[in-house]
Amino acid sequence: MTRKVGYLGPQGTYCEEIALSLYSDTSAALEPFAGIDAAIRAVASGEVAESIVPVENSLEGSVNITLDTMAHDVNLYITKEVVLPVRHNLLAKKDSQELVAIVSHPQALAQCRKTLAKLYPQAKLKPVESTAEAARIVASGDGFYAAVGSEKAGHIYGLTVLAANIQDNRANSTRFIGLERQPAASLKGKCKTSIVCQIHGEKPGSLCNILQEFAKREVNLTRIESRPARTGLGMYIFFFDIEGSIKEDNIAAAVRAVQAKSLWYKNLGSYPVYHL
Ligand SMILES: O=C(O)C(=O)C[C@]1(C(=O)O)C=C[C@@H](O)C=C1
Repeated sequence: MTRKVGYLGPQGTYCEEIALSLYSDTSAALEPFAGIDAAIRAVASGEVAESIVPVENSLEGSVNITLDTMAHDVNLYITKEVVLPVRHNLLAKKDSQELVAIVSHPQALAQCRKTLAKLYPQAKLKPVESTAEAARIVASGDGFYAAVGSEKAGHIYGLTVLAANIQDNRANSTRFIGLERQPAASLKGKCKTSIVCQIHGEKPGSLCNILQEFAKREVNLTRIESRPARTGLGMYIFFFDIEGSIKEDNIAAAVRAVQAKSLWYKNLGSYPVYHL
Protein backbone atom coordinates (compact mmCIF):
# COMPACT_ATOMS: atom_id res chain seq x y z
CA MET A 1 0.00 0.00 0.00
CA THR A 2 1.25 3.53 -0.77
CA ARG A 3 2.51 5.33 2.30
CA LYS A 4 0.56 8.57 2.85
CA VAL A 5 2.34 11.65 4.21
CA GLY A 6 0.29 14.67 5.30
CA TYR A 7 1.40 18.30 5.31
CA LEU A 8 -0.03 21.78 5.85
CA GLY A 9 -1.42 22.59 2.42
CA PRO A 10 -2.43 23.51 -0.14
CA GLN A 11 0.38 22.78 -2.61
CA GLY A 12 3.24 25.29 -2.37
CA THR A 13 3.74 25.59 1.42
CA TYR A 14 7.13 25.27 3.07
CA CYS A 15 5.77 22.08 4.70
CA GLU A 16 5.26 20.63 1.22
CA GLU A 17 8.83 21.62 0.31
CA ILE A 18 10.08 19.56 3.27
CA ALA A 19 7.81 16.60 2.42
CA LEU A 20 9.01 16.67 -1.22
CA SER A 21 12.66 16.80 -0.21
CA LEU A 22 12.15 13.81 2.11
CA TYR A 23 9.93 11.67 -0.13
CA SER A 24 10.29 12.72 -3.79
CA ASP A 25 12.32 9.59 -4.64
CA THR A 26 9.85 7.19 -2.98
CA SER A 27 6.31 6.13 -3.70
CA ALA A 28 4.83 8.15 -0.79
CA ALA A 29 1.60 9.99 -1.62
CA LEU A 30 1.59 13.53 -0.22
CA GLU A 31 -1.76 14.72 1.20
CA PRO A 32 -2.44 18.41 1.92
CA PHE A 33 -4.48 19.42 5.00
CA ALA A 34 -6.11 22.82 5.55
CA GLY A 35 -4.69 23.28 9.07
CA ILE A 36 -1.72 22.16 11.16
CA ASP A 37 -3.97 20.50 13.74
CA ALA A 38 -5.88 18.63 11.00
CA ALA A 39 -2.57 17.33 9.58
CA ILE A 40 -1.54 16.11 13.05
CA ARG A 41 -4.90 14.51 13.87
CA ALA A 42 -4.83 12.65 10.54
CA VAL A 43 -1.78 10.74 11.80
CA ALA A 44 -3.53 9.85 15.06
CA SER A 45 -6.63 8.61 13.21
CA GLY A 46 -4.56 6.49 10.81
CA GLU A 47 -5.58 8.47 7.73
CA VAL A 48 -1.88 9.12 6.98
CA ALA A 49 1.30 7.41 8.23
CA GLU A 50 3.10 10.67 8.97
CA SER A 51 2.59 14.44 8.84
CA ILE A 52 5.11 17.24 8.36
CA VAL A 53 4.35 20.36 10.42
CA PRO A 54 6.28 23.48 11.55
CA VAL A 55 7.24 23.65 15.22
CA GLU A 56 9.51 26.69 15.66
CA ASN A 57 10.82 29.70 13.74
CA SER A 58 14.06 31.52 14.52
CA LEU A 59 12.36 34.96 14.52
CA GLU A 60 8.87 34.25 15.82
CA GLY A 61 9.43 31.28 18.14
CA SER A 62 7.05 28.39 18.71
CA VAL A 63 4.20 27.35 16.46
CA ASN A 64 1.79 26.98 19.39
CA ILE A 65 -0.85 24.91 17.60
CA THR A 66 1.78 22.20 16.96
CA LEU A 67 2.95 22.11 20.60
CA ASP A 68 -0.58 22.21 22.03
CA THR A 69 -1.97 19.52 19.71
CA MET A 70 0.97 17.20 20.48
CA ALA A 71 0.60 17.74 24.23
CA HIS A 72 -3.18 17.68 24.65
CA ASP A 73 -4.89 15.98 21.72
CA VAL A 74 -2.82 13.10 20.33
CA ASN A 75 -0.21 10.53 21.37
CA LEU A 76 2.37 10.68 18.60
CA TYR A 77 6.15 10.58 18.30
CA ILE A 78 8.47 13.03 16.59
CA THR A 79 10.42 10.87 14.12
CA LYS A 80 12.52 13.54 12.41
CA GLU A 81 13.40 17.22 12.54
CA VAL A 82 14.26 19.22 9.42
CA VAL A 83 15.56 22.79 9.50
CA LEU A 84 14.79 24.97 6.47
CA PRO A 85 16.15 28.47 5.79
CA VAL A 86 12.99 30.44 4.91
CA ARG A 87 13.16 33.13 2.21
CA HIS A 88 9.81 34.90 1.82
CA ASN A 89 8.58 36.77 -1.28
CA LEU A 90 5.77 39.23 -1.79
CA LEU A 91 3.57 37.66 -4.46
CA ALA A 92 0.87 39.46 -6.47
CA LYS A 93 -1.05 39.34 -9.74
CA LYS A 94 0.73 40.86 -12.76
CA ASP A 95 -1.73 43.75 -12.98
CA SER A 96 -1.86 44.39 -9.21
CA GLN A 97 -3.17 47.71 -7.86
CA GLU A 98 -2.05 49.72 -4.84
CA LEU A 99 -2.04 47.06 -2.11
CA VAL A 100 -4.92 47.17 0.35
CA ALA A 101 -3.93 44.02 2.23
CA ILE A 102 -1.15 41.47 2.52
CA VAL A 103 -2.24 37.93 3.43
CA SER A 104 -0.25 34.97 4.77
CA HIS A 105 0.26 32.53 7.62
CA PRO A 106 0.55 34.64 10.83
CA GLN A 107 4.11 33.36 11.40
CA ALA A 108 5.14 34.42 7.88
CA LEU A 109 3.57 37.89 8.30
CA ALA A 110 5.35 38.30 11.63
CA GLN A 111 8.69 37.25 10.08
CA CYS A 112 8.35 40.14 7.55
CA ARG A 113 6.62 42.73 9.77
CA LYS A 114 9.28 45.50 9.62
CA THR A 115 10.01 45.09 5.89
CA LEU A 116 6.31 45.17 4.98
CA ALA A 117 5.69 48.24 7.17
CA LYS A 118 8.52 50.03 5.35
CA LEU A 119 7.50 48.99 1.81
CA TYR A 120 3.69 49.06 2.12
CA PRO A 121 2.71 51.08 5.23
CA GLN A 122 -0.88 51.41 3.98
CA ALA A 123 -1.48 47.65 3.62
CA LYS A 124 -3.38 45.72 6.33
CA LEU A 125 -1.93 42.33 7.35
CA LYS A 126 -4.46 39.50 7.16
CA PRO A 127 -3.70 36.05 8.61
CA VAL A 128 -4.78 32.87 6.76
CA GLU A 129 -4.04 29.14 7.27
CA SER A 130 -0.81 28.93 5.24
CA THR A 131 1.47 30.81 2.85
CA ALA A 132 0.21 28.78 -0.14
CA GLU A 133 -3.43 29.37 0.84
CA ALA A 134 -2.54 33.09 0.81
CA ALA A 135 -1.12 32.78 -2.73
CA ARG A 136 -4.25 30.91 -3.83
CA ILE A 137 -6.49 33.67 -2.40
CA VAL A 138 -4.46 36.42 -4.10
CA ALA A 139 -4.59 34.58 -7.46
CA SER A 140 -8.39 34.41 -7.30
CA GLY A 141 -8.78 38.04 -6.12
CA ASP A 142 -9.05 41.44 -7.79
CA GLY A 143 -5.42 42.65 -7.59
CA PHE A 144 -5.61 44.68 -4.37
CA TYR A 145 -4.05 41.87 -2.29
CA ALA A 146 -0.56 40.36 -2.14
CA ALA A 147 0.68 37.20 -0.39
CA VAL A 148 3.82 36.38 1.58
CA GLY A 149 5.13 33.00 0.47
CA SER A 150 7.71 31.00 -1.42
CA GLU A 151 8.80 31.60 -5.01
CA LYS A 152 7.39 28.15 -5.79
CA ALA A 153 3.95 29.14 -4.47
CA GLY A 154 4.14 32.14 -6.82
CA HIS A 155 4.79 29.80 -9.78
CA ILE A 156 2.01 27.39 -8.82
CA TYR A 157 -0.63 30.12 -8.51
CA GLY A 158 0.62 32.25 -11.43
CA LEU A 159 1.78 35.25 -9.35
CA THR A 160 4.74 37.59 -9.89
CA VAL A 161 7.34 38.49 -7.26
CA LEU A 162 6.86 42.14 -6.19
CA ALA A 163 9.72 41.89 -3.69
CA ALA A 164 12.10 39.02 -2.87
CA ASN A 165 13.79 38.12 0.44
CA ILE A 166 11.39 40.19 2.54
CA GLN A 167 12.01 38.35 5.84
CA ASP A 168 13.29 40.82 8.47
CA ASN A 169 16.42 38.79 9.13
CA ARG A 170 18.71 36.82 6.82
CA ALA A 171 19.03 34.02 9.36
CA ASN A 172 15.27 33.30 9.20
CA SER A 173 14.77 29.55 9.46
CA THR A 174 12.01 27.20 10.57
CA ARG A 175 12.18 23.82 12.29
CA PHE A 176 9.73 21.24 10.93
CA ILE A 177 8.97 17.84 12.44
CA GLY A 178 7.63 14.56 11.15
CA LEU A 179 5.03 12.99 13.47
CA GLU A 180 4.16 9.27 13.44
CA ARG A 181 2.33 6.75 15.60
CA GLN A 182 5.53 4.77 16.31
CA PRO A 183 8.91 6.09 17.50
CA ALA A 184 11.67 6.67 14.91
CA ALA A 185 13.05 3.34 13.65
CA SER A 186 16.62 4.53 13.13
CA LEU A 187 18.60 6.89 15.37
CA LYS A 188 21.77 7.44 13.34
CA GLY A 189 23.75 10.69 13.26
CA LYS A 190 22.78 13.81 15.20
CA CYS A 191 19.66 13.16 17.30
CA LYS A 192 17.42 14.97 19.72
CA THR A 193 14.88 13.82 22.31
CA SER A 194 11.73 15.71 23.31
CA ILE A 195 9.57 15.36 26.40
CA VAL A 196 6.72 17.41 27.86
CA CYS A 197 5.69 17.44 31.51
CA GLN A 198 3.80 19.28 34.20
CA ILE A 199 5.59 19.74 37.52
CA HIS A 200 4.63 20.71 41.09
CA GLY A 201 4.97 24.47 40.68
CA GLU A 202 4.04 25.74 44.15
CA LYS A 203 7.39 25.24 45.91
CA PRO A 204 10.39 27.49 45.22
CA GLY A 205 12.97 25.77 43.01
CA SER A 206 10.60 23.25 41.38
CA LEU A 207 11.85 23.92 37.87
CA CYS A 208 15.45 24.12 39.07
CA ASN A 209 14.98 20.72 40.73
CA ILE A 210 13.94 19.25 37.37
CA LEU A 211 16.77 20.98 35.51
CA GLN A 212 19.30 19.53 37.95
CA GLU A 213 18.38 16.02 36.76
CA PHE A 214 19.76 17.03 33.35
CA ALA A 215 22.73 19.06 34.66
CA LYS A 216 24.07 16.43 37.05
CA ARG A 217 24.17 13.85 34.22
CA GLU A 218 25.75 16.35 31.79
CA VAL A 219 22.71 16.24 29.52
CA ASN A 220 22.46 19.32 27.30
CA LEU A 221 19.06 20.95 26.71
CA THR A 222 18.58 22.79 23.42
CA ARG A 223 15.22 24.34 24.27
CA ILE A 224 12.71 24.85 27.09
CA GLU A 225 9.25 26.11 26.22
CA SER A 226 6.27 26.57 28.50
CA ARG A 227 2.63 26.49 27.41
CA PRO A 228 -0.59 26.75 29.41
CA ALA A 229 -1.50 23.43 31.09
CA ARG A 230 -5.17 24.28 30.44
CA THR A 231 -6.04 23.38 34.03
CA GLY A 232 -6.12 26.96 35.34
CA LEU A 233 -4.47 30.36 35.02
CA GLY A 234 -0.80 30.20 36.02
CA MET A 235 -0.51 26.43 35.41
CA TYR A 236 2.04 25.42 32.79
CA ILE A 237 3.48 22.44 30.99
CA PHE A 238 7.15 22.45 29.97
CA PHE A 239 8.61 21.12 26.73
CA PHE A 240 12.27 20.05 26.91
CA ASP A 241 14.40 19.36 23.83
CA ILE A 242 17.48 17.33 24.70
CA GLU A 243 20.65 16.92 22.64
CA GLY A 244 21.13 13.19 21.96
CA SER A 245 18.96 10.07 21.88
CA ILE A 246 17.28 7.99 24.56
CA LYS A 247 19.74 5.20 23.70
CA GLU A 248 22.36 7.15 25.67
CA ASP A 249 22.31 5.98 29.30
CA ASN A 250 22.66 9.43 30.88
CA ILE A 251 19.73 10.77 28.83
CA ALA A 252 17.53 7.75 29.60
CA ALA A 253 18.32 8.15 33.32
CA ALA A 254 17.63 11.91 33.31
CA VAL A 255 14.32 11.42 31.50
CA ARG A 256 13.28 8.67 33.96
CA ALA A 257 14.10 10.97 36.90
CA VAL A 258 12.11 13.86 35.40
CA GLN A 259 9.17 11.55 34.76
CA ALA A 260 9.24 10.39 38.39
CA LYS A 261 9.12 14.03 39.59
CA SER A 262 6.33 15.09 37.20
CA LEU A 263 2.60 15.36 37.80
CA TRP A 264 2.07 14.51 34.15
CA TYR A 265 4.59 13.48 31.51
CA LYS A 266 4.70 12.53 27.83
CA ASN A 267 7.59 11.13 25.83
CA LEU A 268 7.63 12.77 22.37
CA GLY A 269 10.45 10.55 21.11
CA SER A 270 14.07 10.55 19.96
CA TYR A 271 14.68 11.50 16.34
CA PRO A 272 17.40 12.41 13.81
CA VAL A 273 17.97 16.07 12.86
CA TYR A 274 18.49 17.14 9.22
CA HIS A 275 19.35 20.50 7.65
CA LEU A 276 18.22 21.36 4.10
O1 LIG B 1 2.47 28.29 5.50
C1 LIG B 1 3.45 27.60 5.25
O2 LIG B 1 4.01 27.57 4.16
C2 LIG B 1 4.01 26.78 6.32
O3 LIG B 1 4.64 25.79 6.02
C3 LIG B 1 3.82 27.28 7.74
C4 LIG B 1 4.93 28.16 8.25
C5 LIG B 1 4.88 28.30 9.80
O4 LIG B 1 3.88 28.08 10.40
O5 LIG B 1 5.91 28.65 10.39
C6 LIG B 1 6.21 27.53 7.91
C7 LIG B 1 7.32 28.23 7.58
C8 LIG B 1 7.36 29.68 7.61
O6 LIG B 1 8.05 29.97 8.80
C9 LIG B 1 6.00 30.28 7.61
C10 LIG B 1 4.87 29.52 7.76
